[in-house]
Amino acid sequence: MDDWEEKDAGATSTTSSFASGGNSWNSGGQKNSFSKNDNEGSSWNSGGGFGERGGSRGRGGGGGGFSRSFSSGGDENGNKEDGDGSSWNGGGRGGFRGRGGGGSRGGFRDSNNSDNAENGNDGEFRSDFGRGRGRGRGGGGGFRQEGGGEDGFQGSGGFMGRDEEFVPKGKRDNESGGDGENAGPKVIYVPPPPPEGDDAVFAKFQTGINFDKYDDILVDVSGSNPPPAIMTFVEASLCESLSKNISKSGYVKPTPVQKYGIPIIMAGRDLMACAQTGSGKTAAFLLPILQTLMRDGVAASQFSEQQEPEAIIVAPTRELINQIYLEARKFAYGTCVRPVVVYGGISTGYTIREVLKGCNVLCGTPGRLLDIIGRGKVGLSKLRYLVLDEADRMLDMGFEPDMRRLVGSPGMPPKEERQTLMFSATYPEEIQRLAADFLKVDYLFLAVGVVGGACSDVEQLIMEVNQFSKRDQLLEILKTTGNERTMVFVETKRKADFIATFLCQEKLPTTSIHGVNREQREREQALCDFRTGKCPVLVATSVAARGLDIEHVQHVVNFDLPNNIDEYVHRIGRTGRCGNTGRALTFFDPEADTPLARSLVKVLSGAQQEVPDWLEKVAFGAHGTTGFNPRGNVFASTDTRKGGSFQTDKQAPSAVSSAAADDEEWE
Ligand SMILES: Nc1ncnc2c1ncn2[C@@H]1O[C@H](COP(=O)(O)OP(=O)(O)OP(=O)(O)O)[C@@H](O)[C@H]1O
Repeated sequence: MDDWEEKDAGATSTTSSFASGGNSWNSGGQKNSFSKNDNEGSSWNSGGGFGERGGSRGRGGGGGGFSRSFSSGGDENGNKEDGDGSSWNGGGRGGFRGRGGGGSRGGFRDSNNSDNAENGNDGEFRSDFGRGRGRGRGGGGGFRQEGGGEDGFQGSGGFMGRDEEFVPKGKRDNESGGDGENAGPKVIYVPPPPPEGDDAVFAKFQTGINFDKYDDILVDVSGSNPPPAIMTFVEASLCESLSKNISKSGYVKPTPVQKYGIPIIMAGRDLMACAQTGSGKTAAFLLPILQTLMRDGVAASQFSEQQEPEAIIVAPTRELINQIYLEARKFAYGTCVRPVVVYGGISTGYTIREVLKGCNVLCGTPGRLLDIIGRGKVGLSKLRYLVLDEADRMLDMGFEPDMRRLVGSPGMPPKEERQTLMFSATYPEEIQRLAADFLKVDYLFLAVGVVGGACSDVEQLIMEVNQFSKRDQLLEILKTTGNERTMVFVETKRKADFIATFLCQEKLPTTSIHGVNREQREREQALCDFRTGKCPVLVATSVAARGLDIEHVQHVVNFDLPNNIDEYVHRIGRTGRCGNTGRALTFFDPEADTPLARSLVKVLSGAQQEVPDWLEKVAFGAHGTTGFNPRGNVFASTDTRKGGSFQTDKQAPSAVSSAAADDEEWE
């Protein structure tokens, strides 16, 4: 019997939302728009800050920290040993526990053995801790969660520091095969079954007032002999079941990326497509793939010990790939085409059994995909489509090795014999060049609007706030927005927990999501609580920046700016989707964020947003004008093959890799 054949232990489903069940929130006053003047003249509030730079980072406080104690039961994945050899609780290299003061005195203690999805990171995390910065003692409180989970927060404070959680991404778990599944104890979590019944499967995202304005966006297709665009779904000559599912999904007419992308893919061409966030890229690749599979009458075989999917779709995070899977399942509903999803943090045994029930479209995060291919459960001889969603992310330093491993897997058809499709809202030039390695020479480049540009349906406001005032500013803002759904992006998982704790204490039901030390069921629960409005505020790290399509998100707050302008574009794209309008407010701390100023100005003006004078001064003042800009990023205006693209800021060679390295919690 294979290890995966073991029975799944009954997966518990611990509620892990931060919101206390009994909490009510202050829906507060009227719906105010954010005012960029709010902070003008505000004084420094060093007393109330997080101690990010110095401050309370040290040993003061005590008596708090983050302590969880889920019991995880057994371990049945049969994972390989991680070369790093670091398990969460071993403490051998100075982990949280050892240094952090055993949980109750601050720091982060986690007695949950089943969170191995993150263990590839943990080893690095701990060794970073092991540098003896005295963390773990800072602050006097924080978050404590015991199995039942409903109880939220205790304590008051205790945030560590900006630099303290740096995880070298290049060393992530790529070496061990991907998303950490090869490290640590086995995972037993089995996700809830996907929705059934028309209402749930075809739940619609209402298009907004600006949906028709998509038609005015300039579109550029470069490369030889592109097929003509379609203007309606009817022109795509889709088969009946697919057409029916499209209309049940509430799609009346295609968006530009669909008008151009669908015929390109149906003509058998490779494609690199760039279109703004929330403009329907997912359907642009799913519909033509599913149409071809349905037309050819493919049907999943339930009896084969090795499944041979016709399409593989890869995305960088578990939540995103699951969302893509649900979209694929929706469009394929009631047909013989069977999509399956595989990602880290859930039981491998369960995953394999799902795959072996039949698999035509395999959606996965890189680590799990490589794992399942490596186990021989998936063969590649019938593969016709390889899709990289968030392609620039999939090809940056963090994931590129996995992508090369994937295309080098035994049986993978060479690029000449498969169709490779790449989609994103951003494409730095060097990534475009790299992407060409995966594509046929005559691939088409589709640009809808400005490559790397922000969605113009998002009103962008930038507020100058020093780091010590951010928390109070955030509170003030959230109290005016009532229960409108808001995503707050922060830099580190520790800060995500801290801010969520703080907001809950202030009676704003808040949850948080990040990828480090978080069980998958907690991540899914957090998203569910946010989606349903149980917690209208979600504090997130970059793990939630890309692709997530959550209805009614009216606001994004960049509590911390990311270190890369593309990341900013993706983050603010969580609102203003599908023709709806949204608002994004960004705290700009001149001390930390000046290197991003020029790129920010460029993105704002590219999206016809007002650029504050002070930001322009910062951008083109002493700091911004001279050469090297490690945090700035490119946005290329065109297909790099044209050779004529311009750059807003010359990107330093290290920018992409540092972006990847800073990003602590991708799969
Ligand atoms: N033609 C259409 N008509 C109506 N709704 C659509 C249409 N195409 C897509 N949508 C909806 O618009 C929303 C955004 O689509 P999608 O998630 O594919 O955007 P995206 O371009 O991939 O965004 P991101 O860059 O953030 O990943 C989804 O809820 C999707 O169902």
